[in-house]
Amino acid sequence: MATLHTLTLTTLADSIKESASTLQSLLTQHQLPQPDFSPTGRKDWSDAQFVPAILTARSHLIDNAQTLLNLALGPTDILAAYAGSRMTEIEVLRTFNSLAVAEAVPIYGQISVPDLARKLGVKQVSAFEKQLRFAYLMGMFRQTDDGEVAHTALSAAIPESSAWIGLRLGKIFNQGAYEIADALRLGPGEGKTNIPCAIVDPKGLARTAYLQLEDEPDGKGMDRFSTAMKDLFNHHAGGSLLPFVHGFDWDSLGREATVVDIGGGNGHIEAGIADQVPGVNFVVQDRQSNEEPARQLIEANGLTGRVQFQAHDFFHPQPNLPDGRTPNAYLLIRVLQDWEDPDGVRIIKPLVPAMEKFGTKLWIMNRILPDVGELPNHSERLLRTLDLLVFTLSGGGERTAKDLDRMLKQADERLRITKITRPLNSLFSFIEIVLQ
Ligand SMILES: C[S@@+](CC[C@H](N)C(=O)[O-])C[C@H]1O[C@@H](n2cnc3c(N)ncnc32)[C@H](O)[C@@H]1O
Repeated sequence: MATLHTLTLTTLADSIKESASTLQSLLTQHQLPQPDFSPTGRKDWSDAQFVPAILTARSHLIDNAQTLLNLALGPTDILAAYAGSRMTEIEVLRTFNSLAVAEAVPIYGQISVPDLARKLGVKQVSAFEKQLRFAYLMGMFRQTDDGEVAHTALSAAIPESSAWIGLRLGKIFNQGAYEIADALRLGPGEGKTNIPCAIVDPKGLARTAYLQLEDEPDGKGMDRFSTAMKDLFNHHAGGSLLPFVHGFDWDSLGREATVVDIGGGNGHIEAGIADQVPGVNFVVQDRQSNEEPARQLIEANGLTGRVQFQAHDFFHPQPNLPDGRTPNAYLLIRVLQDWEDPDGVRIIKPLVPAMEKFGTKLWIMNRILPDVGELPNHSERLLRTLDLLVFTLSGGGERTAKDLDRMLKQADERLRITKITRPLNSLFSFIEIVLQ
């Protein structure tokens, strides 16, 4: 029988000490701030994205610290946390995000609990205070010496992730979770009704979570979704859009190039990178429900001359682009994971005519499932979290590079992946495809 090798507590502690020392001295050497819990402390590691040694030491530190923690806790306490305190942590975060507590606490000062409750319109003050006490235990907000509420690094970071927290912890994204076991038992091949979220579609129409979002009573479900996609991008790209700018060879497109972002949502990526890729114009294509949010975002960023929205269903042939432009590159950013292969093929096929006629490039940005041991445990967990979530929401899932290649070939035998890169602190891979 194969034995399971467990490192001793002190071996793990020694590794942790070693990675922590390396990390600390590398940060000093590169004149980067040390991590700390103050509200204005480091939020992410985007400032270290071009120093691989820092990111590697940090990964070792996280994975070994987690292993040590698991040993110290033991299975009973770990399970007690999954079915106990961790659920409460999620509930407190969801509640505080809905109440916008982080926005109401001054970043440099403090506020009394009754004043905070008043500001938030909270009438059950003692119940609210109990939630706060739990949040303090999470390192989210802190109680000052005189009993008031102040920010920590964790609570101060909430507003920048608020849209994603709201969506991910909200009803539409969670109701399917109760149906995963049934969906797995049902198996594939029984239509869309075997998708966890579709099983519980309140209208009984077996729609994916994305389509259910369009039903939100205030009509802003898709807008919230696109804003949440921006937060999620930051989570998975190490805190900035830089990996995206460096991920593709924008210069190769030439001057005044036109890039068509298919399924581009409200154009938040263009709003974030337009300054860094001068000379590139964008057409953002997505469902009609994204038109108004996109218009507002493009205008607010002063990009009306460079970014245009075009309502388009990506299962249909590509329409003529505005102003008779020809596409230099098609982008598919976080789109294909939502669809099973036959649908993915239907998305890619309409791109082939322009690739044939104009030499249009196809650039895909997606999470790619790694081989065993390719990523640190904590990164692979984050990546596979999305893989499983996508199955619950739409029946899709992430692919390995091989899976993607196979699907591309199903769309057209001549499609060939020429390059796949993944920046060190990014969960996204950047994939360039040509038609041979
Ligand atoms: C996971 S989101 C990714 C959005 C954006 N590319 C990003 O990375 O933030 C998938 C996008 O596909 C769009 N979409 C879904 N079905 C579509 C369809 N039939 N035609 C066009 N866009 C569609 C959704 O509206 C959504 O904006």
